[in-house]
Amino acid sequence: MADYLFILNPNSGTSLGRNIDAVAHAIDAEASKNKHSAHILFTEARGHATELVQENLQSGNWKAVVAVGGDGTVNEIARPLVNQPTPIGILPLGSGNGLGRHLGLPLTLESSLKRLFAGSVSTIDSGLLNDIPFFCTAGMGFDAYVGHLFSQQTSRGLATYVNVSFKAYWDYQPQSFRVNGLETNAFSLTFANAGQFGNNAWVAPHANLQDGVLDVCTIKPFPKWFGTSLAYQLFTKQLKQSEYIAYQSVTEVLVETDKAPMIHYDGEPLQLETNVIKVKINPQSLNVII
Ligand SMILES: Nc1ncnc2c1ncn2[C@@H]1O[C@H](COP(=O)(O)OP(=O)(O)OP(=O)(O)O)[C@@H](O)[C@H]1O
Repeated sequence: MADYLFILNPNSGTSLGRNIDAVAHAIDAEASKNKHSAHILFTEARGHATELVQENLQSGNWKAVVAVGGDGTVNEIARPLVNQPTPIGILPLGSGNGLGRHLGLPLTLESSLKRLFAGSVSTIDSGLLNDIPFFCTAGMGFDAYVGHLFSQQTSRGLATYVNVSFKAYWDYQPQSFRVNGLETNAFSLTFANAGQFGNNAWVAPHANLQDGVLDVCTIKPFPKWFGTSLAYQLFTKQLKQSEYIAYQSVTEVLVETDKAPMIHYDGEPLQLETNVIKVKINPQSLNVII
């Protein structure tokens, strides 16, 4: 009986899909080197990873369920593991890998496998946007818009992200939100459990996965010509110094919008059907191997 369950998303990142046999072989080899065995399953569509966890969680005494892919895959696999003893392991082989990067996990297959079998279990917070769990970041505004455009592309990876973000930037207009009743005009509104969106875009460099709070990051409207400076601050962990950012630590926040907004959870876009959004922390709710 295998003792690690691996779930691989062939659609994650730029090369996973082309190399699934080699990846599966490397997983098996590293598991047996560590006197473990691996059961490897492959996702077939959006949402399938959650079903695979639900179908297999009780049938094995798994040491971990391991997400092989990006933040979207981590999200789908982590959902059924919330408030359960079984930890999630992460081989961050997606495009942005925000949670894996925040946790300091290696980003190559070989190194992340070694780290997995040598790692220890830590318990982190997760977030809830209405009833949608998230583990890295969720948000509205520009990041949700980019997530939506990214999901429509035929290619993934950093280059596609940069391309999509750059094109989206020029015609995007800030939106108005009521945050805990306060009228707020914002370029984006992010709820950060971890500190970055992925690709080292550090929206909340101070965010801590174990502090029992979410950081609400409001990027205020700014002149278009200032975008390059803001991007530089984002990627160098210096956004906190900007006059265009405001942070608030919360356990819960209520956001209202004029019409139901597009949101993202861990980079996955979703058009909501309500304009009332309650975001809250679920403290110490997910075991993770780091
Ligand atoms: N077999 C599949 N075919 C198509 N899409 C899939 C399949 N399995 C999962 N998906 C979807 O692929 C999407 C992308 O997955 P994921 O987020 O892991 O990769 P990524 O976007 O490249 O990485 P990141 O989120 O870190 O930027 C998710 O929406 C997921 O539900």
